[in-house]
Amino acid sequence: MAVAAASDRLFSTRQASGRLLYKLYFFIFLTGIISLLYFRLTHLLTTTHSYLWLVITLAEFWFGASWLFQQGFRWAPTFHTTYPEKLPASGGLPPVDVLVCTADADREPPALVANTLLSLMAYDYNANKLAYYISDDGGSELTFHAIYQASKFARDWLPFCRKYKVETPAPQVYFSKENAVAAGSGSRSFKQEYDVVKAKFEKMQLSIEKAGKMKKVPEETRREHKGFREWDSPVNPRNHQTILEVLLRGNGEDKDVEGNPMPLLVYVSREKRTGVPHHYKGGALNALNRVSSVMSNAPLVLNVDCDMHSNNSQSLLHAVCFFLDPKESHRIGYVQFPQSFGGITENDLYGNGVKRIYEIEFFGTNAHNGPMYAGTGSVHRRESLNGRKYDPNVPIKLEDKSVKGSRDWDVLESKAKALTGCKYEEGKPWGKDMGLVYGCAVEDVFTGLVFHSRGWESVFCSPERKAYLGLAPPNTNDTLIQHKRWSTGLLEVFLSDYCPWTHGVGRLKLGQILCYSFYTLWALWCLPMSVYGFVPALALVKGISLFPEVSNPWFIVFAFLGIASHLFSLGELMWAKGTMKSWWNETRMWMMKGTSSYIFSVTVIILKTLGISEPGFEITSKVIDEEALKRYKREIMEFAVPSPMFIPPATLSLLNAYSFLKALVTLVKTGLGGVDLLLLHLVISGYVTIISLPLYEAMFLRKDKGRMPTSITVYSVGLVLAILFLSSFFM
Ligand SMILES: O=c1ccn([C@@H]2O[C@H](COP(=O)(O)OP(=O)(O)O[C@H]3O[C@H](CO)[C@@H](O)[C@H](O)[C@H]3O)[C@@H](O)[C@H]2O)c(=O)[nH]1
Ligand SMILES: [Mn+2]
Repeated sequence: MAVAAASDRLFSTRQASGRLLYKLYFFIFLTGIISLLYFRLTHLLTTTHSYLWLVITLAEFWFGASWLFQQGFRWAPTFHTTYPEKLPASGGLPPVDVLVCTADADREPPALVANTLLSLMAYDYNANKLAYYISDDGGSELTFHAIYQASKFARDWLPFCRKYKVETPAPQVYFSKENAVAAGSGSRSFKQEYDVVKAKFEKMQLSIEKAGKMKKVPEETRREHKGFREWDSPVNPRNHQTILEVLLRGNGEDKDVEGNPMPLLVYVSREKRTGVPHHYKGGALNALNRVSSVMSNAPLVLNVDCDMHSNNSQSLLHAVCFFLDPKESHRIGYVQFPQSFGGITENDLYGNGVKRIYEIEFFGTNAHNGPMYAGTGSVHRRESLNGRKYDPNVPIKLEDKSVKGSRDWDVLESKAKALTGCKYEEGKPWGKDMGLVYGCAVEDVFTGLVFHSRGWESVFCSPERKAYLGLAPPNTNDTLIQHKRWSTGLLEVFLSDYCPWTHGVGRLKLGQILCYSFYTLWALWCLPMSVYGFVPALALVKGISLFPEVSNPWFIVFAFLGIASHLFSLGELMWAKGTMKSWWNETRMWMMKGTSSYIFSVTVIILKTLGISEPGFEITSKVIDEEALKRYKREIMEFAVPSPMFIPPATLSLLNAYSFLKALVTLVKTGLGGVDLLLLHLVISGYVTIISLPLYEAMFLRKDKGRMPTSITVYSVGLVLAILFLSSFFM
């Protein structure tokens, strides 16, 4: 093989500077952890409360282990830069099939789906090389209607975007009140066109909104497209025939208002039958994969969730740089863009901006075979998606085997329909050796791990202008439920045949194993977090010390680890342009997830192992009422629903407040002598108490609808009393 000249390269790679300093910090911190465990173990038998001591030691051991896993992200942050200007002209670019998923017209408003679709259709790319497939697991006429309306509006929207290089290419954002810049500037002809396109957009929005309110599509619209006839009799989302409609014919057959070709657009709602497993999103994507293989069969496949619109019309070009690179492209299975979110408040109340993952950690994965597959904003090579293993001896090029020539769309529709039957996959390798892998609530990370185990590399591509902006859960309950799904799914990955500790050895790099260990064992945080939340507080109530006194030299080790880890995580988030308060909020949510989502997910996994129940996919709601939105914008935590997820964190916060205040009162009465013995207990309980202030407010002070439901407060107070009572038997 000829060696590629540096000037031909389409991307370059560099590592972060200052790594020597980081390594120094690493060794000091590691020494700290080892010393702490040494202290714990050597004092285990001499302390009066050995079993409490042991429990705390195990918790600290797991904190230490998690820190070690995190080194996979921290050791060598690695950045890629792409050179799209060096790409061949648009005729030479590879075709791309874009797969979009939606599942529930109530939780995922049709207008949102239309907006996402339009933003993706506006890519700066040769329209003849693009094909769009949307999977609707809700089988909803309202969603179909919205997509139909979008296909009509696209005839104006796409040429407008192309002509004026529109960014953000999502019409809902571009025409929003907040985006006054767009309307205010530009030539007269621009303003004229802007007004025309905006009016058409508003008309489309109105028709989608109206249909949504009436729960019905007007008859005159229904007559415009044969697809609506599928809903002549009601469609049950869990039991229906395949619905598959070509809305825009590609291949230059449908044209926009300026006479340019439009990309192909196909609506698919795969067949569902009661009792036949459909494998949620993984099943939906595999069905789209097959449909696309007969209709366009592009060598690259981008998949995006319906709640994540494109924010950068250039992102496909960035992704293609990796697949066309003359030197390293043959190893790359997929390109992952970060998940970024719109509408996150300044201090990211629920930590859902996930900056730490996508602005810090994922760069670290670039050093060892690349990031996990995050389920949205990822461009896959069709071949790796379809199960091909990477073979270093057969470097493959991106081959264009796409469908060419004129097409009979009716024939293609029926051909594709045959591939979406609910029993089609029976006895076939789909879900195991082909496509997205089934059997786990995070089909994305699982599938990525399987690809990595097959030898493929991935790359994390993070252009300056964010590639996608999504919707994050805007309340406590949805956040905790989402994290329950994630941590459950991740633990399923760890317990699967692809466990990074067994199957991964020899197939994955060490750093990669560390990264996968950190994520897949996320749920186990619940153990050390609950121990640290409950044990020191209970011990404090009894005046039992489980930490070295201040006058003991070992105290320094604890103080150092506690302070350094907090300062480090704060510094990191500030580096990612977070605020001090966002760090504080993130820490609070971390504690709440640790004692809620993760406990629930461990329980779910135990139930699954015992064969009692199977975890599903709880879709996060993408709608918010006006009152709640106001509170969200003011960064007031939303509880509102009597969710069992709130009980453990509420209990924990109350217990710590009680023990902290009780200890303070005792200290005042008996003098400060006790501080020497109990300082670390006071610090821990005080810390939990202060970080829980919004919870106390929600339980006892607030009157609004978002407050903590009284039933949860009552349960939690009851639990605190019970725990205090029970603890007196073993402390
Ligand atoms: O039966 C289903 C369930 C969900 N979805 C779609 O899956 C996507 C993700 O669902 P969402 O409720 O938005 O979950 P999130 O927690 O926001 O999703 C994150 O976590 C998922 C794994 O749990 C990944 O698949 C996603 O890409 C990732 O963004 C949405 O487009 C849904 O329409 C389906 O198509 N079919
Ligand atoms: Mn989502």
